[in-house]
Amino acid sequence: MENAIVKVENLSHRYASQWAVRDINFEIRSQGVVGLLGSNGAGKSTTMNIICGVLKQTKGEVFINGISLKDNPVAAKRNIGFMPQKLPLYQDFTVEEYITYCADLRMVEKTQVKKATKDAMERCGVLHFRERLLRNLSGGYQQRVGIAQAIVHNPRFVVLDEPTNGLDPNQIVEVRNLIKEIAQDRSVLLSTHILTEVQATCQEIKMIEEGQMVFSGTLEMFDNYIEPNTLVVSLDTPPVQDELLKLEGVRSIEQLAPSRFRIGYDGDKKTAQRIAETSVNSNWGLMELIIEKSSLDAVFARLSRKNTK
Ligand SMILES: Nc1ncnc2c1ncn2[C@@H]1O[C@H](COP(=O)(O)OP(=O)(O)OP(=O)(O)O)[C@@H](O)[C@H]1O
Repeated sequence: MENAIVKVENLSHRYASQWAVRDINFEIRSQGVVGLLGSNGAGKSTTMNIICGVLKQTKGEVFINGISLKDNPVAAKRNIGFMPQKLPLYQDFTVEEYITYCADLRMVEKTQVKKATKDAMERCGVLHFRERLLRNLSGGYQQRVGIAQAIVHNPRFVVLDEPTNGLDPNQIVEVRNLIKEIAQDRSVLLSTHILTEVQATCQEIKMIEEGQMVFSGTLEMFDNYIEPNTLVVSLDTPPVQDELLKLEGVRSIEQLAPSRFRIGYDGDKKTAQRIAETSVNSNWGLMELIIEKSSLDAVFARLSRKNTK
């Protein structure tokens, strides 16, 4: 992949007697949001912890911006920002004190700390709360501070672990917009269980099950993972159902309304075309033909089972 900021090669990790991650390979491009999906215990946190340099892998290599995390962890970590699921916020710090402290931890040059802190607070919309104690911020603003600490050293790659957990619907929209905004000039890896979150924010998806990669591709590819095999037609003057069933490739008919039908078919595009053509040629008054897609939940369920079969 051109412009890959993260390269993971043959990554495996074993806790005591159990392998949590087995031979994972992937790359992440240098811009946009990538969703990391998987069931509970699939190996997401293990993978993220290794990529962030918090956990040392049993086997394999991770390169951040071309730098080996194993051989050169300090240099590699300069390119990484991390917001863990449980924010390590010191509740008695003000927002500014906390972000300044994080800038120091991230080895921002002394002369640049003030500017970096202000920029991160501004970007994450917490500058007006700079003097407020963290304990007095709402959940949504605490998440913003969590994102600000992850970008204060201007890393090229940011990992966010379930960033909208516990937020109300308005806060969720705001934090998702912030994530998209910060991903305009860097890459963000987002771990989440919420599929609508993936739909709203991610361009790409990686899915792990039982420690192995079961899907890697665009949101559109994920969406189309299960071939459609039902379509809905509205016919102004429908024929008797047997006529529809006689069409080649048609397997079932379900009447949804007097002139609306769900047709189960063999998944072949030609069958859908044939239904449209026959409807027109036979004067059935075709008003609508929609090929039904599987929901993201159905795709997730199919991929989750893939590894356990
Ligand atoms: N410190 C540990 N010691 C032993 N086993 C562990 C440890 N941490 C995780 N595991 C096991 O490794 C596997 C992968 O766990 P991991 O936490 O990476 O999954 P996950 O996809 O992040 O799950 P969740 O969504 O529930 O956080 C699981 O079987 C888990 O029980």
